[in-house]
Amino acid sequence: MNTAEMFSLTQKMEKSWDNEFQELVKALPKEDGWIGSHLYFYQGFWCPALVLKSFISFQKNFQAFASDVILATFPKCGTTWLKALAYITLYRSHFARDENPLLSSSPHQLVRFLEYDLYLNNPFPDLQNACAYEPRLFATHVPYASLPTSITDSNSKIVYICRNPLDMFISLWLFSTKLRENNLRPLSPDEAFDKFYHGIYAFGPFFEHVLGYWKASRENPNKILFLKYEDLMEDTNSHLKKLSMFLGVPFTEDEEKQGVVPEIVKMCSFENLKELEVNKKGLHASGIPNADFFRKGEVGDWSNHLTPSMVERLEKLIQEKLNNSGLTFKLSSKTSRIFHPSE
Ligand SMILES: Nc1ncnc2c1ncn2[C@@H]1O[C@H](COP(=O)(O)OS(=O)(=O)O)[C@@H](OP(=O)(O)O)[C@H]1O
Repeated sequence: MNTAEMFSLTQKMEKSWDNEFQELVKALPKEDGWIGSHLYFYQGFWCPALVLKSFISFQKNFQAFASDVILATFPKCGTTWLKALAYITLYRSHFARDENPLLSSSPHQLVRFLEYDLYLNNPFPDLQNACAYEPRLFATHVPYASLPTSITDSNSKIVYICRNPLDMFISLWLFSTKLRENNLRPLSPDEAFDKFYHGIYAFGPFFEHVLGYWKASRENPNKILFLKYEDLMEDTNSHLKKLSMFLGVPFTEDEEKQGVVPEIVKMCSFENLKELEVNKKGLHASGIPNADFFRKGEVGDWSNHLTPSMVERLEKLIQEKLNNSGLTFKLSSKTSRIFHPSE
């Protein structure tokens, strides 16, 4: 086949995929999104219209390498933080300590999202050049059950982070309020709560997402490292060491003596990243200002926003959803209050 024939075949295939996609979208349950465009219910989760097509391309076309590392997260649960920590830890041998890439690039530029970035306008992106070093490191918000089988069936590693749903809800609500399209009336706290309660938000429902990765990590702890924002906040040093071991790049005795661990922790801290020029300006590939990924970075901020009845309803929901799963969440750092579903 010559180049012109190849080009024409590719165009035909793209057109047929476009038509197929339009037919699929027509048949999907649809809800208003929190920021502007719609959410479509597909494969058991609410997928933002912006990334539905790119998610499907990622799911169909991504070929994992056994050495790949995938950072999988629920939105607003610590993605930006995990990207910074994993990137610096995994690749630290490639750059001098005073030439840290976080000084010149946002964590989202360094570790690129598959559905929100690489596959956004391209069903076959150049993945090799998307990562500066080996092994490849990518990020996704896609639920475990919808990951490409080449990820779940290969030896590639997954690091997952989640967060207590009360803080996650507040983070999502304030983030969406900031970015909500000007022509739409603001989403009231009650409306947002109602949508949240019913699992209608990007990649929701939260509990199905979290439990999917939780169960998979318990079945295969060497493949999936399951982290929680609150634990990381409480003791970042020891979790960073755990992460480094999981990634196969443990800190050496020399590195420990030289204070490399607390140095990385400080570099990736909320206070440090938020103040870096690179994170105060510029836009992410999805159009979101880099600065909007940094708000307060605390555990327990929900107590400044939620009414007692909202808290009561969410606590009951957690109890119902996490019952017998073995998964618990800390709701506050001040009182060390831990929510056990059996309480
Ligand atoms: N370095 C660091 N350390 C601790 N916390 C951090 C850090 N960077 C971002 N954040 C806080 O994480 C919340 C954003 O979550 P995500 O990064 O998962 O957002 S996103 O899914 O990528 O949109 C959001 O939480 P809230 O402050 O509660 O809204 C961010 O402020």
